Amino acid sequence: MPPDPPAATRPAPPVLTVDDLRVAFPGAGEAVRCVSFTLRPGEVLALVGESGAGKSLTARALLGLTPREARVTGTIRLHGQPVTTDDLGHRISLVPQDSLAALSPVHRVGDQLALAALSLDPRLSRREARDSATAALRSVGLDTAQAAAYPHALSGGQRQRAVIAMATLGAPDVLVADEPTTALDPDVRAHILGLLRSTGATVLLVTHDLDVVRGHADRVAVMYGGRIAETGPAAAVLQDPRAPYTAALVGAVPTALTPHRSRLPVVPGDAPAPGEPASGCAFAPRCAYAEDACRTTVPALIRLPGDRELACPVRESV
Ligand SMILES: Nc1ncnc2c1ncn2[C@@H]1O[C@H](COP(=O)(O)OP(=O)(O)OP(=O)(O)O)[C@@H](O)[C@H]1O
Repeated sequence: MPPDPPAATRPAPPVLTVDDLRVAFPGAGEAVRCVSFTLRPGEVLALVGESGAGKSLTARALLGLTPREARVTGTIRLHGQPVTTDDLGHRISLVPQDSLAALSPVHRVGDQLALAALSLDPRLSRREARDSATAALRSVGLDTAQAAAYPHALSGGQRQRAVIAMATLGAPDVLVADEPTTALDPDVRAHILGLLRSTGATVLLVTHDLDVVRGHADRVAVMYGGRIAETGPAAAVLQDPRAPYTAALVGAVPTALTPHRSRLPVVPGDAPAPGEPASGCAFAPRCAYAEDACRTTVPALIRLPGDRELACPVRESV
């Protein structure tokens, strides 16, 4: 056994560890299958993949917010300890997608945050709850006039800042942000994502937008058919994708170098439904690299140099 690295070079222990997470629906099979990943202190991990890949269900499982009929199994640990129902919404907090739906239309923004602070810590006095709300709003650049406004009087970007402030109340260990900026204009989007990052929080960021991954994530986990196909540093994975599905995803997005009117590559076939295929790699039916074994054996996620992981034996040694 090689000796342990010196403490200074040893990576910090993960904040969140997800091990063999599965989400199944009666009669439909598993929509999330054997998903394992870690979140390191202060990092933004982007979960990407096409519609139906299982991103939102994975994120919602961390918050105990999967649909009632879903059967969720696996282990979720915070700082090495299994999460309890008390942790959900407190130590793991949601940044919602739709700020208008997340905020009550009949209460002032500052009042809503003060109430949220009180519900997180009922020992707070009203004044302390209000101070905590004001500080959280100020940290995202909202002033007292905006705190005194009703949600409809704020812009979409200001409202999204308010829900980020709300999610950071009580200094949670992990923020789960499920497509937090899809409803916003592109310039506001970049600002809000920068703000999310500037909170210094450890973030699981669900997105289907590779520009968001490129600009705002430290690491990326690519999902396909409910499983993780590939993980690694965001820049390395986008520049040199190893999983055939990641390569298809990256190739399907135009860049500044894509010639005008050129046709982008399209992957033939459809994404699998939950539980499909019954055996083998879910991407095999659409994969140009698929070999016989790919159709019968589910590929394990293997660690590669450069802090990467890959679930594709065919491309492991490329
Ligand atoms: N209540 C449910 N009953 C049955 N199947 C469901 C249910 N909720 C989600 N699913 C299925 O689980 C799969 C994964 O859904 P999920 O919402 O996690 O996908 P996603 O990757 O987040 O996609 P999108 O980007 O479109 O939100 C989908 O095929 C979806 O149809």
